[in-house]
Amino acid sequence: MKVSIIGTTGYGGAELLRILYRHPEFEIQSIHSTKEDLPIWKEYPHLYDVLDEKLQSINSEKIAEQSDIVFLATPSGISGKLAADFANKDIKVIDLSGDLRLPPDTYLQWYKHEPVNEDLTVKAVYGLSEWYKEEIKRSSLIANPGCYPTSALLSLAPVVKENLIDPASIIIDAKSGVSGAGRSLSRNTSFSEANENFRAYKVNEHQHTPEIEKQLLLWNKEIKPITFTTHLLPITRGIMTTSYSQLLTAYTTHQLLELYKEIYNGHPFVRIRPENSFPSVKEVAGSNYCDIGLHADPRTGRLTIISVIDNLMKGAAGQAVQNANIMCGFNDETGLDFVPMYP
Ligand SMILES: NC(=O)C1=CN([C@@H]2O[C@H](COP(=O)(O)OP(=O)(O)OC[C@H]3O[C@@H](n4cnc5c(N)ncnc54)[C@H](OP(=O)(O)O)[C@@H]3O)[C@@H](O)[C@H]2O)C=CC1
Ligand SMILES: CC(=O)N[C@@H](CCC(=O)OP(=O)(O)O)C(=O)O
Repeated sequence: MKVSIIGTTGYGGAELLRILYRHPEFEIQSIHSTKEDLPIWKEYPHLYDVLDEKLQSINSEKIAEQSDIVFLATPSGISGKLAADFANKDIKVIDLSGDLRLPPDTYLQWYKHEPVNEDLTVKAVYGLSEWYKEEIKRSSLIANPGCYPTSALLSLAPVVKENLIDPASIIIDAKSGVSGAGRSLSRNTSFSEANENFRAYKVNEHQHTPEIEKQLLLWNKEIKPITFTTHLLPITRGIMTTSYSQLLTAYTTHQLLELYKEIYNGHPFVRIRPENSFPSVKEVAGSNYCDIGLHADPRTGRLTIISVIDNLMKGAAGQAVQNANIMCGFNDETGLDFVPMYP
């Protein structure tokens, strides 16, 4: 099957190239950004002598004629317009941005951009692969989840769905590497500001808050607003989310781990760690894994869940390709069976 990427010069686009270059079922048909006629290796010299493709201008008619799938690895505000352009064309669309994940009024409130037409957000399936597989299979338009929501939702889903925690007690403390902010220059992500530093940002204002709450509420209508704090880690890749919640019954760590293992059985990208093993970001780097470790504290009755992903893989390009696999009837793992890079 033929695939195109728009936003190829960004970090999400580059990660899509890395995966799709070796994918046994997908062939890269064309790559696009606002730059034209430039060999991709000039933007990314690590691709020298690997990929000769040149960047092309964005012509949705032509892309839809030539490709079966288009990945939109473009900023929010741009992606939505591109998704609208492709809406009535014969091509599957997977959008990595936040533009299709929220209802228009919520989007405007948190993203402060003009929302897309509601028809599009209603049509788009939320691409949290492990939880919406049947819907993804039937869809031609995917709202790929945000990086933080992927990590938070995969780790909270079992206890929220099974109603095991106080629905008003969820606190999510999240940390991301700098590549999460994309390739554009900004003061907070510059070397001198980020290196050997650790800061909280967008406190109580992060645009992924309503995305997480929306999904938690779909799973359990009693869920109350969450506290969600994001931090910038002085590393390149990786997200760790630590969630705290109050258990409704005195479940043991062992009982909860058994539940998680049962729920994620058959989902190879979610690895539930054994008792007393807590994942670190490096243990999933370069892979599509989400690793989860948890502990129920008998002293406080609180549950601590630690979840890690690579923001560019399970948090973006990896999950996007997993969704493309599902849409095309391939095994989830096709072209994604990377072992993490360690150390
Ligand atoms: N980085 C991450 O970890 C994650 C990112 N995402 C989302 O994925 C998307 C891509 O992120 P990321 O790769 O980090 O971002 P980057 O800033 O690294 O890349 C953005 C890309 O969009 C292109 N672009 C910018 N403006 C336009 C335009 N007007 N028309 C067409 N293309 C344009 C840029 O290309 P050029 O300048 O050459 O035109 C570039 O290729 C974003 O929506 C982001 O929120 C989601 C999950 C995780
Ligand atoms: C480290 C860092 O800055 N990360 C970005 C992730 C943005 C993102 O993924 O954008 P969407 O809203 O389109 O999903 C942030 O926190 O805003």
